[in-house]
Amino acid sequence: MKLNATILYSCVDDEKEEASTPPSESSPPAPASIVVGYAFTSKKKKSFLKPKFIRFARNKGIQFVPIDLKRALSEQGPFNIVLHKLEGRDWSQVIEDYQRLHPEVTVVDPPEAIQHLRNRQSMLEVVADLKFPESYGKVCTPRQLVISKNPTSVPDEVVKAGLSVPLVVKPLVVDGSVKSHALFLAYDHISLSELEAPMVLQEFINHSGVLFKVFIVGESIKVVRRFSLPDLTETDISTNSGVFGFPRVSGADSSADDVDLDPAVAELPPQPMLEMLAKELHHRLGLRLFNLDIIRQKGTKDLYYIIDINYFPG
Ligand SMILES: Nc1ncnc2c1ncn2[C@@H]1O[C@H](COP(=O)(O)OP(=O)(O)OP(=O)(O)O)[C@@H](O)[C@H]1O
Ligand SMILES: O=P(O)(O)O[C@H]1[C@H](OP(=O)(O)O)[C@@H](OP(=O)(O)O)[C@@H](O)[C@@H](O)[C@@H]1OP(=O)(O)O
Ligand SMILES: [Mg+2]
Ligand SMILES: [Mg+2]
Repeated sequence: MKLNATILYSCVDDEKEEASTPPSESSPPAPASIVVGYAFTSKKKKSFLKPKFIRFARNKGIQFVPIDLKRALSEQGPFNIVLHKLEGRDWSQVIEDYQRLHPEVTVVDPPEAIQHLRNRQSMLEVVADLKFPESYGKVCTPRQLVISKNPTSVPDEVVKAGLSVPLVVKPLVVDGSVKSHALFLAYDHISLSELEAPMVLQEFINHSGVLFKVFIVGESIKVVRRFSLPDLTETDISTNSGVFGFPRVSGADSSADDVDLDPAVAELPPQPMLEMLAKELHHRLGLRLFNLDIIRQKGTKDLYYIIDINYFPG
């Protein structure tokens, strides 16, 4: 089954509505031509299955049915599509067994492919291998070093890897937990020993404080602007020391789409480049629902970095 741009739907006004609308799963079932069984964390259920979206889908003949995790999946349904965002090996096994038994059901997406994005090293490796014409703009990933064990030797490893501060420090594993989104900025090598491995140390790229979120559904694309970390000046770098945790930035509440920005900063990455990225990564990752976080290096017109890839984002 082909996923298309119909799903690239906006729920901008849902917060208000959510408070006054009863959960739609308790509404009487409507005749549906497509039944989507879903298994989400409670966080995902809240952010994705908003009443307005459920109504929108129902009007298109699409019904969302919760999967009961306590019962065998094969005894539930029948489903046309299974949509899932849950952690753990047991769940992956359930999905793989189900797909084997029910090849007629579209499972979005295969656990093995999702696993690729649960590690900040493997998620960017696939980008590093991409080759396409530079006329589209140059796309790279920031240089980064993986620290897998506890890190007394980090300062040496950083020097050996040719990395220099400031560095963005990110937990290696991305498992949906708050901890996996706890990021730090490190202004000196020595303080890096205080942080908890496994982690990646990534070069900081000045990008004028704006990030492009490229949402990919199959081969459809939607790109939005979000505020991001501000540029670091030479003075910041020479006067600061230590490591600083920074709060979640570039979330859904940080839209920079309707803001008066310098046009050179606001300009979206070229559409042919995004189309090529979406197509290539969709195939290489074997995933249909993901997003790329892309920044453009400050002062350049076409030097882009992919800094993060998220499975089944908001
Ligand atoms: N290499 C970098 N250079 C400059 N800024 C960066 C870099 N990496 C991350 N950032 C900033 O930190 C923010 C969070 O980084 P990242 O997207 O990797 O974290 P995350 O926890 O995976 O976030 P998400 O909520 O998108 O999953 C980015 O939105 C950007 O503002
Ligand atoms: O909850 P939101 O709608 O903010 O979605 C966020 C999503 O959380 P959810 O999948 O649990 O909902 C996050 O997933 P985990 O890494 O934590 O698994 C990650 O993909 C963020 O980039 C998404 O934020 P976005 O930047 O796309 O808005
Ligand atoms: Mg991100
Ligand atoms: Mg992420």
